[in-house]
Amino acid sequence: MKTTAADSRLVFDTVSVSIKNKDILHGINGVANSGELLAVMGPTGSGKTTLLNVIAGRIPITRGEVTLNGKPMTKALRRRVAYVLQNDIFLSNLTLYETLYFTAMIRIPDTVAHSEKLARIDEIVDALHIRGCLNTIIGDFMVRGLSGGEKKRANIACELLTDPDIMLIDEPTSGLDSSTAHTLMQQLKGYATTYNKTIIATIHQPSSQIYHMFCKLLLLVNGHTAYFGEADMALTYFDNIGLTCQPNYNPADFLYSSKCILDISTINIKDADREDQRTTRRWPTGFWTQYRMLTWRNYKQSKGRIFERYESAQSLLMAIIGGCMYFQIADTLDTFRDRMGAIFFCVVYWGFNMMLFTISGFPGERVVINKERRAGAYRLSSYYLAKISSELPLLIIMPIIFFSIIYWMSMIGGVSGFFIFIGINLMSCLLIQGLGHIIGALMVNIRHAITVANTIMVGSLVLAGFFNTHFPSWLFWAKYLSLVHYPMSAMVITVLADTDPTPCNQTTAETFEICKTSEFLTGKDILMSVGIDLPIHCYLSTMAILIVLLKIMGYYVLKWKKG
Ligand SMILES: Nc1ncnc2c1ncn2[C@@H]1O[C@H](COP(=O)(O)OP(=O)(O)OP(=O)(O)O)[C@@H](O)[C@H]1O
Repeated sequence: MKTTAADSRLVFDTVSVSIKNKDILHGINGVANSGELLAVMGPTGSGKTTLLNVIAGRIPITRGEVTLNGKPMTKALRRRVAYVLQNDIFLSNLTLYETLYFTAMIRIPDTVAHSEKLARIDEIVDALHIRGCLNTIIGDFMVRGLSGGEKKRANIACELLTDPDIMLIDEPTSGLDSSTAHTLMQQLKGYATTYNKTIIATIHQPSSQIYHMFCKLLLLVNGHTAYFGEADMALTYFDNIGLTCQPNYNPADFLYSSKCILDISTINIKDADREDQRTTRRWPTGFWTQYRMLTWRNYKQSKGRIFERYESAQSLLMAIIGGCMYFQIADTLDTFRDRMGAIFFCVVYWGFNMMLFTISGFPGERVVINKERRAGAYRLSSYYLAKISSELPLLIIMPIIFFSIIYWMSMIGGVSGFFIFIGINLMSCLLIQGLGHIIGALMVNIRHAITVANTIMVGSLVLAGFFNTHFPSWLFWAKYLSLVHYPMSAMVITVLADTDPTPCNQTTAETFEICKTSEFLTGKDILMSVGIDLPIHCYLSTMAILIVLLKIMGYYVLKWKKG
């Protein structure tokens, strides 16, 4: 269950922040003790979120410092801090329960028993009154899911699960009706006092009932401290400087309406009470727990996208159309163009599909991953490995169905060639997926990412050299830059290499150079004529190396582009 936190004292001492030459915070002072609810109030744009970001270590401080029990806030100390952002960031396809389950399993340390983790979910679900929507998906702008208020509580529930000692909450009551807002603040206050936790919440114009729950108040105006101290004493303070709140008037409304001229409070910060004895591990859970839970969640999140009804129907339709177009091709050399056409169709259709699928998965995921990684929830390596492996079975099922339909309808390589055909096509999918991961991770703007991906794909088709009888000799190397060249070459070799030679006078062979000097045309002659001049193992091993290299590069790109 939840632990009672040791006494702590979080101090922000003359904190100033400038971003892009704009001064946002000007020497803010404040203290938040354990067991207290500190409210940060102020008009919009006064710097409330910036202050939370500073405490959470998300933006650098220009001057001043933030300390916990007298020690500067290091990365390790920040692991005791949970930050509930103003925006509710989740993976949309998971239900609320799945989201909480994932968070509990991955962020509550491995030392806590599974049953206790489940009990903690139960307890928080009841405390935040979200049991009724546990099986509702989170949803997004396309698919309706949790309401705004439910999402807000889900967001807080996820952070509460980790049993943090200090909670920073940006606008916990925004979007909630007054009764839900009141209950939520009551629960947060109860959490702080019962478990000796520290809560710092920014809040816009609270009701007077909520206002009286605050232990301390920090009032910001244009990035300056207008008041810091006991919330109950704020009105007395303003009364003393000639700004009097009328009886029965909501103190929060008064504070916003009164001209709280900059008056920087001087706070007497006492020495830190007690040394922090708590050990802070780098990650709450081990690699395998992270890998297992991330694989599970990623599977849940991507399943809907991979087996999307329209896209699956499109793939089946395309496979049948392709199968009809290349139906039962004879195993002779004069059909080589048809067989190359069928192979080309498979490689290109799944090349584009795989690329778009991989890239389009990033925008929704990126913000969630960044949020969780900032909170120190898991290693990048476990996330990346989980992403690759969880998508794998899902990514190959539809392509295998597609390739099987085409193969058996067209019979381009005989019965024995089926598994080789499927294998090479799947390698091609993996190759493109690897590149898609890199582009998706590199480019935040989805339109830019799609443009780059299309350029690479179309460039690969042109450079592959299969549809060009006068390929410039000085550009002979360009085909090796084409992603399409490798799988197509390998497949064309498997379907043509062993075909019986055919007399030159029985085919469209007159177009082949060899027929001017020879009576027979062989599969090898055809391969050479389309630029396939290496043995099959060269193409296959190059693809295998590229797949591994692209996966490794994808990891480093993600690492480099974090945040
Ligand atoms: N990265 C940034 N670059 C430039 N200005 C910024 C940046 N971040 C914040 N600001 C500015 O700093 C000021 C304070 O912003 P902040 O988001 O902290 O205000 P806030 O009090 O939380 O506002 P709200 O109540 O509307 O959420 C605003 O004027 C904002 O435009």
